[in-house]
Amino acid sequence: MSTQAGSEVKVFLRTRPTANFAENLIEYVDGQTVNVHQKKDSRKGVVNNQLNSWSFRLDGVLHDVSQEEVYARVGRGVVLGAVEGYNGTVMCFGQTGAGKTYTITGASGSYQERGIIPRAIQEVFHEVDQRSTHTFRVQLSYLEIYNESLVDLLASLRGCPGAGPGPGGMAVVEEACGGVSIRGLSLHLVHSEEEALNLLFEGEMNRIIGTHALNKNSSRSHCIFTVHIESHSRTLSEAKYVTSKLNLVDLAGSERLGKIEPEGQMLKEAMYINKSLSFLEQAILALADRRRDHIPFRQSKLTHALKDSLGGNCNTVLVANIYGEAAHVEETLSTLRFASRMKRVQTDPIINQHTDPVVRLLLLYANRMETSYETLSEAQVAEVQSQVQRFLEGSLDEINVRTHNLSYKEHCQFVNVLNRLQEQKVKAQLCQNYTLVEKDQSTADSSAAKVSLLEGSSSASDCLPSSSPPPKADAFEDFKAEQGSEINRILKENKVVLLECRARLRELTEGVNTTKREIDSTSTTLRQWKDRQQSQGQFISADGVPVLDEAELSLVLRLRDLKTHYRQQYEELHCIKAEVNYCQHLVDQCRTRLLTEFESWYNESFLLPEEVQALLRSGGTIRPGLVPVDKALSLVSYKHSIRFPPSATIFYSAHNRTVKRVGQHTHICTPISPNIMTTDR
Ligand SMILES: Nc1ncnc2c1ncn2[C@@H]1O[C@H](COP(=O)(O)OP(=O)(O)OP(=O)(O)O)[C@@H](O)[C@H]1O
Repeated sequence: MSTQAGSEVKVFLRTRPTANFAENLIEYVDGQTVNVHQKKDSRKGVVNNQLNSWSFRLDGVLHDVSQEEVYARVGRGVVLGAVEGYNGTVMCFGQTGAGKTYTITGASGSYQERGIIPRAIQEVFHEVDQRSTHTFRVQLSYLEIYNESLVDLLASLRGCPGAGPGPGGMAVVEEACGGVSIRGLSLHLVHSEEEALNLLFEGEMNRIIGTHALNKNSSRSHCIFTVHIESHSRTLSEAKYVTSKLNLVDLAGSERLGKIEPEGQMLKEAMYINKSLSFLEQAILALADRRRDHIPFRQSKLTHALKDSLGGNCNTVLVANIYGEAAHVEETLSTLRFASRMKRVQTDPIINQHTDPVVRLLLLYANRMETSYETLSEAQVAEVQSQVQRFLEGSLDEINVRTHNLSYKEHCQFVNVLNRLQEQKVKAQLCQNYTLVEKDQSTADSSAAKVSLLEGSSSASDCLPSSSPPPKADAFEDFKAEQGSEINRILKENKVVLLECRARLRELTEGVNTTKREIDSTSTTLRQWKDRQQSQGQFISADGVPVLDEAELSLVLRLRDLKTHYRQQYEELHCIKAEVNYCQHLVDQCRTRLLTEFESWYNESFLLPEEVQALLRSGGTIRPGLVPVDKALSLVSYKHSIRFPPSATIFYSAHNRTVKRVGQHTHICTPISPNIMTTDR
């Protein structure tokens, strides 16, 4: 099993550009050292003009650098490692508005300013194309953790309409190998960079953002975009294959409550954010202390979900984002303290290598037949595959591929394979309860990869309540009748208005069609009348002017009225269509809000550890949450002056498709002819 030399988590500092950078307080020494000076607090009775100073040593300082350079220094190594089979994590941490989302995702809609995720996607598919000796399977998932609720940002793309995360809802579950996975989170198989970008933009549209004093598009949640990579050798007899998980994490911004005094929903969100970040700090402190053997991962959804991504078997890189103005020096200090703790965490990545039981079985079978794997006939391969398939489906109790007279060594191998398949069978049965968006089931092993055999043990966590929560369907009915009654009432009202609008749209469409038919028939009659007149000769007045007869005149006037009426009706139709779209949008927003609120309420009422519940109690009763503001509305102004490289077309076409699909009235960007290449690939 290959390993990369164990080392510490890599930590970089990145600054948000500002004209008021506090040069006298923040000092970059040699590209790796940051000195921070802070005035002593006069309220604490200390002389005001004295300074406290701290020095932090990091792996790099990214001040005034392009997105491309950030990716090259922070992301590329981790991404290439993931293609090789090493787990990787890139995580952005810092105060609200410091540039975490800009770093990890980039400025939506701008190719030049795209962040680490789109660049990582591009790199992965570039590598897949280059490595012709292997076949790759790339899957994506996009998880949001909002107020201690797990949200699938790609749920709108689930394969089967109406399929939810299953009766148990979404949960972090521990895997037999020590890793974690998210039960109920949809996994999407992608075959190209563009398909992957489509999913990224789709997820971005669904993120919960709010307006904050320091950031008008502030992420109010933690988001984890994961690229799952599996690679098999094209050599048929090679039973070994590798898998890896690349987590790209945008943490919600830490903030001092006293500074901006949020209230209502904002306060509740801030409390959840700060609490989960403080649990993250506790986990990091424990990880950095080599004498500790218990790491409190299960204290929050965030730490639990990141259990296998914060060091250990993972190449981990942290970007500490700061907003280097004097007013934020305290936040800068606390970000740097977090960063230097994180830097002490050990990593010990290994290539995640597995053995494909089907190939193993085929090798054994070939041995028994005294032939080689490569010379097995199609019928022989099909026989083994069919047995495995039926065994996994449960219609065959035993696998028997001519395994009589096995040597002791072969017998051990056979038992191993059977155990592995039995494990898969159990997992596959569990999987049936959950949605797994799998279009391609060609690799039997990966079909069941997301559900832990230790599922039972996760509920035995010492932090989780012991009594089992009520079924979600029942709880949802209760919620709609009580805490969620107001938003449910609004949803119902909006639905009624939507239905009325749709009825008016139908009526008007019929009216427009009737008028159009009348126009056509009147035009025909008028044309026929004119033809007849022409054949009979036109009647001319005494002054020599052609005279219309009364019937013809009435037809002309009728046609004019009909056309005026048609125009009016058409305009009205246009308005009512916009109205229907708007109402539909509101209904969708209400529905999302009802569900988000329900998830928060359900978690708070039944799933949260008692200590967290106690903390939230002071935050007051449940209030309707923020309607997810569509990030498309905040899409940046596009830089039409820039000319793009060909790869930008993929980026823009994925972006535009998502925006159009969601039906936003937003500025859609169009790539300009790719004449001049930038330095980006
Ligand atoms: N390096 C940078 N270059 C240009 N603009 C930046 C940079 N960093 C941040 N910004 C801008 O600053 C604003 C805030 O950045 P961003 O939304 O990424 O912050 P954040 O840390 O994710 O905040 P929050 O925690 O509130 O979500 C955005 O308008 C972003 O475009």
